[in-house]
Amino acid sequence: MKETVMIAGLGLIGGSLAMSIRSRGHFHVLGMDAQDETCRLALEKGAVDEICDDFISGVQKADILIIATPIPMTLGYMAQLNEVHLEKKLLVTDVSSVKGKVMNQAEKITNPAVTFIGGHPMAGSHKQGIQAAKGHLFENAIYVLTPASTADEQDVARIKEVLSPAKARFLVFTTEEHDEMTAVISHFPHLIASSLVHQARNWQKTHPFLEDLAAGGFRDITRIASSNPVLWRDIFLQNKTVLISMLDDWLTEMEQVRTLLANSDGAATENYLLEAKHYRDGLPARRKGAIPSFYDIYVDIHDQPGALLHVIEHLADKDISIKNIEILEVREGITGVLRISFQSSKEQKESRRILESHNYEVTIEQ
Ligand SMILES: NC(=O)c1ccc[n+]([C@@H]2O[C@H](COP(=O)([O-])OP(=O)(O)OC[C@H]3O[C@@H](n4cnc5c(N)ncnc54)[C@H](O)[C@@H]3O)[C@@H](O)[C@H]2O)c1
Ligand SMILES: O=C(O)C(=O)C[C@]1(C(=O)O)C=C[C@@H](O)C=C1
Repeated sequence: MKETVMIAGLGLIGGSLAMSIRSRGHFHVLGMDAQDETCRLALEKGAVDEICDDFISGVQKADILIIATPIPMTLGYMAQLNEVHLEKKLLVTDVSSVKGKVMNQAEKITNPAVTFIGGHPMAGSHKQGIQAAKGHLFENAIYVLTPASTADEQDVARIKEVLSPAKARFLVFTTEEHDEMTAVISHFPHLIASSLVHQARNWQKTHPFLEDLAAGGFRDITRIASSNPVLWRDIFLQNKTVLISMLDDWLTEMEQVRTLLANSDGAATENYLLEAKHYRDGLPARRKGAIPSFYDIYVDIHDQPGALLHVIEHLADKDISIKNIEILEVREGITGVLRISFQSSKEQKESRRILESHNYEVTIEQ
């Protein structure tokens, strides 16, 4: 008989994990969610085999529990694990973006049947809910594990095995390491993105054409400001100590940049930008995670009916398989830039050659 994985919270993250685990077929996937409509959709999409009536009755049937709810609810469910009588061992993980309070709560679990290993799949979206869930969401992404003090190496190996259909790359960190690093590469950038949008909104009052000028750069850097505000409120509050300290450092740095500009110090300004460029260019661009990417080409197309279709036809004619295609929101209504992603560098280069032979302007980012 198959073992049972229970997933509490079937939104973007829980739904995506459910889809990938169920597709492997090794486990019976039991789900629950506070929203009846989400449960209905999870069954309809084939993300789960079955919906359970409530948290406790589901947990009593489960061998593995994945808690994928907003962080305050995750803490509440973890507390309930002490009140439930379990007849078999239960390996528990979560998906929370901040680990401090979660791991604190994990150390308060006294139920001898329960072992807890914190989890954080480092991929997501600015969209939310089961509607946005995809079985391949975590492919090639980093998946951080933070084992509680009672978890041993075998437990870590087992949770990796259960989560392996997600095709992520696992890294084990302490809670502190996790919360500091995610503050730097995820939480603080989000805060800055939202602040840039506020700044534009204020200027809009006196510059009504401003929103028409909001092109590539602004849209790229602020995409994440369109994310779920409730989720990000929780993340900011859960990681506030690290974020406040980073804000202090950032304000000091901005003071220094302000001085460079006030003094018209061209050399130091260029150096500031150059150092940032070097570090940014050196980031591992072929991996998903902080900077998601396959092998991409950028194609300039004119905003005419059929323009997109022609590009796809040229590639399909030569049997090139496209992994993803996206129209970047730049210069809307004039020309469009297509980002086309491929699985391999060979397909990337071959596609450039084919499209250039049809007079398209094609760029590969180095
Ligand atoms: N969105 C991301 O990019 C991302 C990435 C990695 C991790 N996370 C973490 O994943 C968790 C879930 O975020 P999400 O993006 O999937 O959000 P989501 O809103 O898409 O999904 C959350 C789901 O939890 C359900 N829910 C809420 N309260 C519940 C309760 N008491 N019992 C059962 N279900 C309940 C909601 O109905 C919803 O379906 C958060 O803890 C977040 O920190 C998010
Ligand atoms: O791609 C996005 O939209 C995300 O915001 C994903 C992202 C990130 O910052 O990288 C956001 C929060 C999660 O905890 C993990 C991943």
